[in-house]
Amino acid sequence: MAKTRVSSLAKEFGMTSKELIGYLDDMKITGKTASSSLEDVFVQMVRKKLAPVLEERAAELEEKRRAEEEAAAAEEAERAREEEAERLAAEARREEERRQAAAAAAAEEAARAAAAEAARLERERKKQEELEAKRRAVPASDSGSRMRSLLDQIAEQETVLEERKKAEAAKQGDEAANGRGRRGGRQAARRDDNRPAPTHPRRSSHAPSVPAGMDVPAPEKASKGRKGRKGSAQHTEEDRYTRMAREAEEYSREKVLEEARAAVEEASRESTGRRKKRKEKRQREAEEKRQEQKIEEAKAQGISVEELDAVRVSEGVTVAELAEALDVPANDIIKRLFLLGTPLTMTQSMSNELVELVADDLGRQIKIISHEEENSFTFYDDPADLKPRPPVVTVMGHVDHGKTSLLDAIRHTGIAAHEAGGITQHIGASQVEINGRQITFVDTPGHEAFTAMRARGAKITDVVVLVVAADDGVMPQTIEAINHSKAAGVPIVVAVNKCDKPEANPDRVRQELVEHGVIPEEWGGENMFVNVSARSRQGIDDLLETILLQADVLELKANPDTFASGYIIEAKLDRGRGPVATVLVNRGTLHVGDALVAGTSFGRVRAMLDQHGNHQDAAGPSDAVEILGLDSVPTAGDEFRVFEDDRDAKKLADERALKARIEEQNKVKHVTLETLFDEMSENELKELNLVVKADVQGSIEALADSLAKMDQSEVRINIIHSAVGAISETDVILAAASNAIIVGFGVRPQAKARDLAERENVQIKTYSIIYKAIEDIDAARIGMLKPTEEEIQTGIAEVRELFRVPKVGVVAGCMVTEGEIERSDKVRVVRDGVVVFDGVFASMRRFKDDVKSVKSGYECGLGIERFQDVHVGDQLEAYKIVEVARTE
Ligand SMILES: Nc1nc2c(ncn2[C@@H]2O[C@H](COP(=O)(O)OP(=O)(O)OP(=O)(O)O)[C@@H](O)[C@H]2O)c(=O)[nH]1
Repeated sequence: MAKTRVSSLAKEFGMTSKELIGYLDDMKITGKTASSSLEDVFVQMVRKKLAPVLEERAAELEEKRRAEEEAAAAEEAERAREEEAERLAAEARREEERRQAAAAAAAEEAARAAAAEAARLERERKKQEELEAKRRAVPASDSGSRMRSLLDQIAEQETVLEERKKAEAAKQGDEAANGRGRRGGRQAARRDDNRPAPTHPRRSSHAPSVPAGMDVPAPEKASKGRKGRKGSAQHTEEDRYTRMAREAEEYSREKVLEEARAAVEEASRESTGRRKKRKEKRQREAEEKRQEQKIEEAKAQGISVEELDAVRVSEGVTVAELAEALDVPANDIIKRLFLLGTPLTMTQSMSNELVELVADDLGRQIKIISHEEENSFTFYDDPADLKPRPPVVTVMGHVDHGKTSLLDAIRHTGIAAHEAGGITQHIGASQVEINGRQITFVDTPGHEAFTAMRARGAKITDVVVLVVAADDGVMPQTIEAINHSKAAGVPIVVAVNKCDKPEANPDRVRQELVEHGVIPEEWGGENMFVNVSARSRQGIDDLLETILLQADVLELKANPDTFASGYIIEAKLDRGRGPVATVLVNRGTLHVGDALVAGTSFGRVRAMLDQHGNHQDAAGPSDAVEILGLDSVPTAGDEFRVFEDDRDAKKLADERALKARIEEQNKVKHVTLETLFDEMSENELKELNLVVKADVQGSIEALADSLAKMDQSEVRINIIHSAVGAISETDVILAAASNAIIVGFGVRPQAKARDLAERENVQIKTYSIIYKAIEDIDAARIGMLKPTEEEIQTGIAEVRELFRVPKVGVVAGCMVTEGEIERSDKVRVVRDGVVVFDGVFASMRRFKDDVKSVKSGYECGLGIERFQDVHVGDQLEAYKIVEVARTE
């Protein structure tokens, strides 16, 4: 019986021996190992028993094998795919390389063409430029023409390109006609159409040469479809050259355009740059000119440029005004004032010192303009209009060295020829003639007047004659005079006086003066010296000639053919003539009838007189004349100016008067605030404020002196304002504002002022003698004012005509303008605000009948006792004296 080994059977079943032994164990065939043999019966039994297991196992195995096969197949497929992809990629790479090489070649060719084109253009441009340069004579027009030429170039290039384009289009057209297909032709045409929109050559080269099978662009697809491979390749080649040509053209066109644009830009930048530079230059020059003008201006004003730049404020500026001028908050200034120990409110005015301190504190330059400076004018004359003018001379020197005597001697010499015996009036200046030339002397009787005028900014003196007595030598006032002259920049001519005296030592005077910087010409200095004697009139002519010599050096000039301007040398209120002023003309010509303004005074020149009292019609540069016709008395040193239109003159005078009034009021406020403090601390101290107006300055001084001597322990007496002139509205406003009484000496209130005083309840007390005023004030002060006499005005008559009645004298034909005048009334003759006469009526008539009274609106004839000098225009004020009881 045949036997089969376990291991062989296991192998047959596709299982391990151990596995089979397990199955054998299950079939109770035990004791078997892998090398044991099995009888056939057992083998068959096993075969039978294990058949399902073996079948299952076989299926599994089959499945596995199939899966493995499939995996292998898939793997193989994948590998094949990869290989294919790799192949394709390599192919694509190769194609890309080919494409890039072609593009590079195209670009290279385009660049070469562009460079050639650019070179040609450059040559042309240079040629053009040369031509242009030749054409241009003036380089200033350069930028414009260069731009034009560049634009011309562009236009020319455009034409060239256009022509080429046309040629290419024609070529394309031919190609189309040669059977290349309408579509290609259309495309070429379309490309032509699109040409103006520039395309960068590199960007445009990517499409056409991609091989078949790839993402092929339309044109090639189309051609490929029609012509086959060979045709297609040929077409691609042709396309490439066309494209290259087009690209080159576009490139060069782009480049030309770019270059042209850049050139245009450059040109315009250049021209803008030039323009900018020119503008800068102009600005620089203008600035330099401004600076020069400033320096000139500063020189003319005798100040530094910094001062000229400084913020300008008026004297007596208020805190608020200063804040505004400096453009800082007012609180800032108040704070600083507080720190300075002088607290002030917004509306209070500040002293010059405080203004300077505050400005300095704020790090600001400030210039305080004095009232006089504010009232000055500036003029400009064309040098062509200037004509020589006589010199204006001021005589200065120590007291008693002979100034007055010298001026007298000079006047005598100067007028001797044609004015012998003429009465010389004192008008503050005198003109003399020597060798047919004029010299004007300003009779300032001391340094004060000279310096006061200078302080006002009045530049009136061309030459100073320094009088030094040969027997006395240099004295303190001599040195003062030297300093003043030097400060004013006025040359000094030295008159060594009293040379007639035996003890005279002119050389010693020279030596002494050298020590003070006044060096004789003969010693190498700049000052001319003349030995004179005012007493013996020796050397006077020599002195005058020397003055003229000095004047020649100065080359004094002025424009005589314009409206006059100059300075007030002296002014007074003249009984009978009203305000009288001596003016020194320094520019233009003054005529009778001219409307002028001096300070706050305004008027038309009614009459013009020279120093001999002769009427003049005109006064030119360096002439000094007395003028009548002003409405008030100006101040010596005031600048005057003639206006073409008297309305302008009036307006300016009014503005100034208003400003002065406001300043005066501000001052009063200031004072009042201070006194308020005093009153509080000094136990109700009472004040008496006075506004004093007088016909002469002397009266004001006399009153002030007398008041100062008064016991003021109970009532403090303040003269808050004093001036020469009639009582004006301004005075009343001032008095009302400061609760003051107006005291007038020899002056009367103007009609408007009287009305205003009545409305404002301001008392106006007028006196003709000072002691009466003192008496009244003194009595009021100690409360001893007795029932007093008071004046009541009854009426006013205006003189219209004058009649000379034999034996009776002058009778004034009048019109009563106010109230009712009685024959028994007292009468005051008032001329230009000044009381000319005070007395009683001698007669009162209406149409030959004597009458007792005349009412307002009626004419009458009035005679005044012991007064014949009535003028047409005078006012006759009628009044009564009544006794009035004191009310307190
Ligand atoms: N011997 C002599 N005496 C003279 C001469 N000039 C002036 N005097 C006298 O000197 C004195 C003063 O002369 P003034 O002309 O008044 O001198 P002043 O400088 O004007 O004097 P003040 O106005 O006071 O400053 C007078 O007594 C003159 O007579 C002169 O040339 N010779």
